[in-house]
Amino acid sequence: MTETIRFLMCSPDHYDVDYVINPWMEGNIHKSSQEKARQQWQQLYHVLKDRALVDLVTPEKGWPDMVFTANAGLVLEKTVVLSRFLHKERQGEEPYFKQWFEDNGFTVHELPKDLPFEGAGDALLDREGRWLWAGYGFRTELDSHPLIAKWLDIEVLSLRLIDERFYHLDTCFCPLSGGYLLYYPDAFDAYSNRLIELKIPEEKRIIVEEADAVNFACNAVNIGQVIVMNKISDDLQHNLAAKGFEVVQTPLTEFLKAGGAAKCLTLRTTEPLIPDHHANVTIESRILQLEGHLLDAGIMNKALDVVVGNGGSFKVLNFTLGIERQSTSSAEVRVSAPSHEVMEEIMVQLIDLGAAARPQEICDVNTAVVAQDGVAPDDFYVSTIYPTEVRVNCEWVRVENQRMDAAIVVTESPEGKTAKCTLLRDLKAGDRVMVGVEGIRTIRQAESREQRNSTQEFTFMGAGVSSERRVELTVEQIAWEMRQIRDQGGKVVVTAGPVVIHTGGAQHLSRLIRDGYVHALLGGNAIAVHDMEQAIMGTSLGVDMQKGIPVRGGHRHHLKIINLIRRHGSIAKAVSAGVLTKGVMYECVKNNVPFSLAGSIRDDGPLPDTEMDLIKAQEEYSRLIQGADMILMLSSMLHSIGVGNMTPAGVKMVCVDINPAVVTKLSDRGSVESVGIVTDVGLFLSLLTQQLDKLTRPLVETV
Ligand SMILES: NC(=O)c1ccc[n+]([C@@H]2O[C@H](COP(=O)([O-])OP(=O)(O)OC[C@H]3O[C@@H](n4cnc5c(N)ncnc54)[C@H](O)[C@@H]3O)[C@@H](O)[C@H]2O)c1
Ligand SMILES: NC(=[NH2+])NCCC[C@H](N)C(=O)O
Repeated sequence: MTETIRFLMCSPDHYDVDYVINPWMEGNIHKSSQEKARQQWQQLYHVLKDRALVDLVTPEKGWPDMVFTANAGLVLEKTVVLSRFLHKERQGEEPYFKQWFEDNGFTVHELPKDLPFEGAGDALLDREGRWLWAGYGFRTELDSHPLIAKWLDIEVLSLRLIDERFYHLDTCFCPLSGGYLLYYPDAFDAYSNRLIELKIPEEKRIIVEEADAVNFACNAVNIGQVIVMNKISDDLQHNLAAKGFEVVQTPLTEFLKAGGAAKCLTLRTTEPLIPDHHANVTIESRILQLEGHLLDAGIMNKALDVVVGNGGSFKVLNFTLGIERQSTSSAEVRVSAPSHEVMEEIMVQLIDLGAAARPQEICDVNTAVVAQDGVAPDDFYVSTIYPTEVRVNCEWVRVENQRMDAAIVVTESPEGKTAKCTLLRDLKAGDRVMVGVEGIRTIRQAESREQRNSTQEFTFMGAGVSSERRVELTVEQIAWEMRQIRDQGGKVVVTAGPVVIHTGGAQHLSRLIRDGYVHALLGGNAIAVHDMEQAIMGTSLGVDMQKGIPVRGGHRHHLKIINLIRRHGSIAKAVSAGVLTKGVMYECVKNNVPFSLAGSIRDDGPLPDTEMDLIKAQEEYSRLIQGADMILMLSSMLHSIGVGNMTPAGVKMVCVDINPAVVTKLSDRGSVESVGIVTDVGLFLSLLTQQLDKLTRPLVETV
């Protein structure tokens, strides 16, 4: 018997499955046999008594899970952090365990009332005493870890549990002597698995398969080279034997019905401590502010989901609810994350939802100086489409040239402070670029309930389940807005692919240009080539547009057209020469609508107007979309995505494509202004011109 090792157990006098607080208890209410449970517990008790000292705490009536003493608290030398149970079903155990610890000379620390921590069920010491592994995700809150680190003066490594069957750390993780670790990796998120792999060398990691894990193989008691557990496979037994461990199996089926086994039924009260240990915890916390229609726009839900979904934890410190329909709410939330890396990931997503640190806490943004032209510092902040402000010298400064995927360059001079979205290639050595996520906020437009409802309608259509009538309704609305934009001197930009021409849309798009609804056209080589092929030869990609059948030798038509335009030097010159007399490109030239054709690797020719220098083409696109009120994206994934990347939030984007995935990708920008329509682009354009005709028709027709 090893005198120095002691365990605390609690006899199962009042044990039963009385309620359901974990998945194992489901369907097992009152299904465990009292008699069998007693026998199994006694057998475990004797196995342990042969190898260590076992103390007993008096079982209390009405607290059936008290038998699981692992959840009494976490002990290190003579200090205990008492459990704060998450579920009320177990909270009544706390005073009894507290009494026992005090009676036995332990110093007891108690966590705040609303900070759950379930003791040694969720906190396991490395068997060499080097650090504490602490679980969170189901029963224990991440925010309890820093307090535990402080009280026990030990390094805490936080692990996030993600499989509810393994709701306590000790159900899937068991540190063993000699630096070994028995564990079930799938119970943890990727970050935690990385942390485990960083700390435990591969030859010391003993991976448990699911079949053993669900038999609670990891819920084992380790005393020196002995491991006491419920029941395991021969493979795992051989594996453990090969590492020098003796496995003692003792049946615990009746306790499995409540979600526990050997380890849960014991609490080691003599935990070793290495002499020069120190509190160390990588958990970071920040206080953030959120404002807007937090409840009815679902922002609060989304924000809290972002925190938890990425492995963080939160506490809502303040919430002021906007009482009127149009008034906004505000909240202050403390966010915690197990590491700086996870915090940054959470912050980037929260910033997109409009969250910001309390201004009084930040005076300056974090910037780093660009060392090499065209290369940003490593952790530069990547901009989004949303209007953004950065804190420079205690003041919020609005970022100019808002677009996604850029760096933010900050300047301060006697003339004032500026912040500007700048593409990587435009960065100059010496520029000050925003790094990290401190002092950045995005301004999310406070959507009204009406706007949100209409977005949902569009999204519904975007999902490809829309009826014809629904498409018509959307087109009606788009026509109405185009009409308004035109009348108010606004700007509509169209991006279009060659499918517009193949589907018979050329005549309609030509009409829109002629009637002043389009103020810039963006596309590639193909739309122009096929439009002019149709205008001059009556075919699009060799298909007769009247009869819908391929024309003999038609596949050469587009090359003849490219050749013809090349001979004239440009599309405009071909128009002047009277060679091109109709179609989309003709209307652009005639109506002074600027167009930009961006080259691609697929291009034949290309046309003299096609810009094959991609950087120049991007600049041209970006110039043409400046000041746009609406962008109509018509069946070109390549050009539409390119344009989407440079467009800030606030510009209405209408994406029309036959493929729902393309529509979703383009219209799912998290902003109200995007509309996705899954339909044939030719049909869409035809409906759109019909609608515009209706809107311009005199109210009373003359007979
Ligand atoms: N001969 C040429 O020079 C030539 C020919 C073809 C393409 N290209 C170039 O290749 C690049 C990519 O071309 P792209 O924009 O055509 O291709 P893309 O794949 O980027 O986009 C085509 C889109 O049209 C959608 N679509 C197909 N049928 C549709 C319909 N009936 N209604 C609505 N949407 C429909 C598709 O789902 C797809 O998203 C462009 O730069 C283009 O100029 C050049
Ligand atoms: N350390 C443990 N895993 N204990 C098991 C506790 C089982 C108990 N029914 C609960 O859900 O709380």
